[in-house]
This record gives sequence, C-alpha cells and structure tokens, in this order.
Amino acid sequence: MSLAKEFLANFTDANGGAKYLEILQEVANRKSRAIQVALQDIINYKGLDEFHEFMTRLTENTRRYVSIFSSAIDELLPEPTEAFPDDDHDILMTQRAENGTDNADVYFKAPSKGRPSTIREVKASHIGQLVRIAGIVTHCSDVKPLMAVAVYTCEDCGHEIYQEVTSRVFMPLFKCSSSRCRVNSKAGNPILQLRASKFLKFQEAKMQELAEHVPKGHIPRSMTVHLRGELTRKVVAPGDVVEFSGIFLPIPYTGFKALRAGLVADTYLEATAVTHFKKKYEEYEFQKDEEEQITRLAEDGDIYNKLSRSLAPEIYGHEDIKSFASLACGCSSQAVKGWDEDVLKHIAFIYIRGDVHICLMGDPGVAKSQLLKHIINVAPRGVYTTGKGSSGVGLTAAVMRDQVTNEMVLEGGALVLADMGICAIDEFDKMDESDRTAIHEVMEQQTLFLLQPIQPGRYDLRRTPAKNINLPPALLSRFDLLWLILVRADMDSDLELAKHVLHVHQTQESPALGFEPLETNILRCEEIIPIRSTGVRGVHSNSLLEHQARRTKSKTPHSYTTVRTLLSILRISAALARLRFSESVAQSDVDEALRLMQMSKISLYADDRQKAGLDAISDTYSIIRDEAARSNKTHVSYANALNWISRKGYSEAQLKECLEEYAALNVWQIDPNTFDIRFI
Ligand SMILES: Nc1ncnc2c1ncn2[C@@H]1O[C@H](COP(=O)(O)OP(=O)(O)OP(=O)(O)O)[C@@H](O)[C@H]1O
Repeated sequence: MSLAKEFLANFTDANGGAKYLEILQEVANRKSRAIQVALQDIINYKGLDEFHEFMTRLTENTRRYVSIFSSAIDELLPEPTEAFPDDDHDILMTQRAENGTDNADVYFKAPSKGRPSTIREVKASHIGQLVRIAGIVTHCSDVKPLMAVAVYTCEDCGHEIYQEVTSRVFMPLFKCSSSRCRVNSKAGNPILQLRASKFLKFQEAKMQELAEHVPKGHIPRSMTVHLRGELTRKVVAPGDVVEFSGIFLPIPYTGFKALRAGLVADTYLEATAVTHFKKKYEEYEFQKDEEEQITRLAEDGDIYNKLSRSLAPEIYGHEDIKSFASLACGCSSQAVKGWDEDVLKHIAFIYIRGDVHICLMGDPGVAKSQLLKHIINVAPRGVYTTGKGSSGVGLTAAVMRDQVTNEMVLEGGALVLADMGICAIDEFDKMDESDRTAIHEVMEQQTLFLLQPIQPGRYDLRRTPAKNINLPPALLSRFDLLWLILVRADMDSDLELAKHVLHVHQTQESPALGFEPLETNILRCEEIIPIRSTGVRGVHSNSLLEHQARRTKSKTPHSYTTVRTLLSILRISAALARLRFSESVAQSDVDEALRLMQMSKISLYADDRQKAGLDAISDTYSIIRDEAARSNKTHVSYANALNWISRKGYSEAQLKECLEEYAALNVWQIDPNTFDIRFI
C-alpha cells in the first residue's frame, strides 16, 4: 500500500499539477465519487522498471489492488474545503466513512498502447486480470440501483451493522453482532435500513466482437459487461463501438443453475473504463493533424478521385464501385434540402432521404466481400453480417427478457446496430424470403445504407436483372444502384489484375496510386465532415431533368426513369457536392451522378452496350471527356488519358484509334510528339 500512497500523493501531470490529490479533494468535497487511476500514469511516474513489479501484480490481481488503493485513498483523503448542508444524510455519510463503508469507487484504466484484445482472445488465464477489449455493444439494460452496503439496525440493542455486498445476490443478516446482544445471549433482530444502505448505479451491457475479428465462417462471440457508478450511461446505445478496460471475472451461477452447473461459472467483465471508438457522426472529434489533412484535401481539385481510389487500394479496378461506396459513406440521412421547386414537384415524397443503397452482384471471387469489409471499416458506424446467418429478427430487433431487470426489452439486430451508419449484408440472396421482407420498411425509411453482394451463380446477360437476381421488384426498386461485376475475358485487364495482386502479396502494400493513399482515419473524417454540412442547394432543375431525359432516350434497354431513379440522382449529386465541401450541387456533380447511374445500367446490360452504340471507341472518348470535364481540363496528357481508359478495361490500341477518329472529327487536336490531347 505504501507504493500506492506514494504514487497518489506525488504523481504530477504534464502541467505539474498533483492530479490525484486534486481528485481526492473533489471526492472529499463530495463533488465526485469516482477515482480513475490511469495505469499509463503509473508507468510514466517512475518509468517501467521501478514500478514494473507493482504494475504486473496490479494487472494480474486487479481486484485486490482496488481495495489496496481504496485503503490508500482513505488515508490520503483530505479534509473538505467546502461546507455542505448538515443533514441526516451527512450524519449517515459520516458514520459510513467511520465504518470504512463509504469508500470512493476506484477504477483502473489500462494503458492505451497497443491493440485491445478481441473477445475471442480473452481466456480463462485472464480471470482476475485487467484487460482491454474492443467490441460493439448489442444490448444495454436500464440503469438500476445495486446494493453495495446493506445497513441494519438491531431492534434489541440499536446497534448499526454494515454488510458489504459484492454480488447481485446476498444472504441478509439475521443475527446481531453487537457485544451487548452477545453478552445478553440474544440473537437480536437486525432490520435492514434501505435509506441508510449504500446503492451503486448498475447497468449491464452485452458486447459482441467486431466483424473484422470474426474468423470466416465463425459466429461472433459476445461478453457480458457490468457497469457501476460513474460508468453507467457511458455506453449510449446499442451499436456503439467501444473499448472497455475491466477486470475479467467469473460469475457463479445461483439457485438451481448452480446445482446443475457444478464448478462451471459464467464470466463477465467488471468495467473500469469505457472509450468510444467510433462515434456517431456528430460526436466525432477530429485530431489536429486530421483537420489539417482534411483542409489540404478540401483545396485539392482531385479529392473525389483520391477518396475513391484510397478505398481498398489493394483491390484492383472497380473504381466506379469504390467511387459510389465513398459516396455511400459520406451521404447523410439529412433530407436533401434546398432543391428548387421544379425538381421537387416531380417528386412524390415529402421527405427526401439522404442515404443510398447499393446492391452488388457478381460472379464468385470478384472481391465483393472484400469491398464490403473495407467500406464497413471506413464508415464511422458499420456492421457487417451475412444473409446466410441472419434472420429478419437478427436484422431488425428481438424482444428479449433482460437478465438484470427481468423485464422484456428490445435487443437490436444488425440494422439497429448500424443505425445512422452502414450495414453490409453479404450473400443477401441466401436469406429466407420471409426474413428479407423485414428490411423493406427499413430501407424505405432510410436509417441505413445497405451493400448486398448477391451471387446468382453465373449471371445470364440475356435475362433482366430481376430474373437473374430473384429478388422481388419491390425490394430491387429500393436500391439506388444495382452493380454487376462479371469475370469477362479481357487479356489486358487480367494481366493488370494479376500484376496488381502479385504486387500486393509480395510487398504487402498496394501499387503506387500516383498520390499518397488516404489513411482510413482520414477517409472516415472525410466521410463525416460533409455529413455535418447543412443540406445542399440543388442545381437548376431543367438541366437535371434534361440530362436525365437525354440519358433515358439512349438505346440502353430497361432504362426507364422512375421517381426513385430521380431521387437517387438527387442523393448521389448531393453526396458528391458534400465530398467537395460544397454547399451547392454543381453541374459536374449531376454529370458524375448520371455517369455512375449509367455505368451501373451498363454493367447490368453489358452486351447491350454494343447495341446501344456505346462501342469501345465511343466509350473511350466518353471516359476521356468525362474525366477531363470533372477535373476541368481542356488539355489532357497522354499518360492521364491512358490511365483513365485502362482503368475501364480498355487498351492503349483502342485509345490510339479513338484519338485518331476524334481528331479527324475536329473534336480535339493531338500533339504529334507526345500524343497529348487538347480539346477544341
Ligand atoms: N479485383 C481484385 N483485386 C484484388 N484482389 C481480388 C480482386 N478480385 C478478387 N480478389 C481476391 O479474390 C479473393 C476473393 O474475394 P472475395 O471473397 O471478396 O470475393 P467474392 O466476390 O465475395 O466471392 P464470393 O462471391 O464467393 O463470396 C480475395 O482474396 C480477393 O482479395
């Protein structure tokens, strides 16, 4: 205990203040009841060597050190410096203090260095130790009073008896322990005084391991977490991604369960600190360097391209899907405000949702699942689940009996946990039809994004998507984009893919992108800041409607325009504007939104692209024209043009043919030496 006293009395923080003595003064003045001891402070206090043995003992037998620190605190507790009302409550507190039953609550916070453990990594060998565990909260009970000290008054001798309660069940006292009753050979009659007893706020949470910690094909594990005192209500809602520091403890079964269980005990985590990992968009606090990087990005004219190419750089190609996925992260459920009346008058809905849904379909092994996991990792709140293992209840909510309060409560499923975030449902087509209908309403109310890869086996291009995907049209129509990824015979593209995959596996990093890929935390910030922007003002409606009318006259079959299509264009355009930190949607945003919609349709009817007159040469021209328009350039280097078209799977030979054909039409001039392009 001497080391504990020395540390608490002499530790000074970075500002030279006596951190823990100040906290003890707060406790003495009844301004606080909790003392959180950061183990990092103990490490910093004397360097690891001096306190190494102390730290090891503390982390391996934490509960014992809670009582050691409590005793040290009792000896160090200063006199109050502020008077407080002298009422019967105070008399009681004084008595408790004299009986040592009113200790302040001591909590240890594990050092934040290194990766927290996953639930799967915490074993029986960790029993009694201080551990850090990261996970997603799936259930929170109400905050209830938990008795910590039972106070009795003996009816015969008036003696006050204190009984410390350390579990959720305890045996009340029936015999008075005073000397007077003992001398009189009386059992006495201790009466429990609830008003005098000490209660702690108590909350029970269920934490599930994060999707990225679950080995393929395994079921996510969960753990019960007990939150007491000042730690209650720190976990705001199911879906919060948090890191708990706590003592891993066994919880003996009681009653008949104990008879059946024998020596087997259940386990739980006695929380001592809670850190929120991914907050809701509004609560996210940016680090200083993040703000600086975002500011530099905001001034960069190529932010959209850099964002989408930084998402899953080790996955080759799929640029348009990555572009749209980065938009999906950055959309907001805010209504799209400020669009001028002409556009809105064509829209039946009063409320225009801001979220987008994507349905990814494709052949096996085209990186659909990998893309989902990257997107979930970037999104501030993301939940990944598989249709094979999910039921409608597992996706929405189940009515469960709360173990603590024995009341019936709603336990949030994947969609609830991802509220205001992104929910990725893999192999959605494997879900039962009856379960799938559970998300119709959710998708329409737009509290979630959905990315759902579907493997219809081999996709038959001669049939419509609805027939290939065997999803009800009512559900299909809720997707803003249906994107088909097929393995196509294309030597150049396959060669590039092979080079890319080999490079990733040899160097454990993605090939050079021509710029420093944005870190995940910057991508996450980048997706968040636009959320905070107010709604974006619309472009002049005529250009939007004309654009859409022109596109839908194209020869691509099945390309009718519904109100939902128009809403999708509104949402995508608004998301593009937000990514540019713009408060208004520009023509280029609408162009890009229409291009993404067009590319989505083309992916579904690829073989019709030739019939639709979008052959390789005109497609190559469209790609160069659109990219040049987006970067607002009239002069395009040959290297850029080649990079743009090869990303779409076209070859250099097709580029050269396109350059010649459109130079002959006086669309552009080609530099005879460098083959650079200058639009006329
Ligand atoms: N374009 C690509 N670039 C890099 N790696 C790829 C690409 N396509 C597939 N892969 C690799 O192929 C493997 C399969 O990827 P993934 O599991 O995401 O495919 P999938 O489409 O989900 O397959 P399935 O439909 O069978 O689940 C992964 O290791 C992935 O990295």
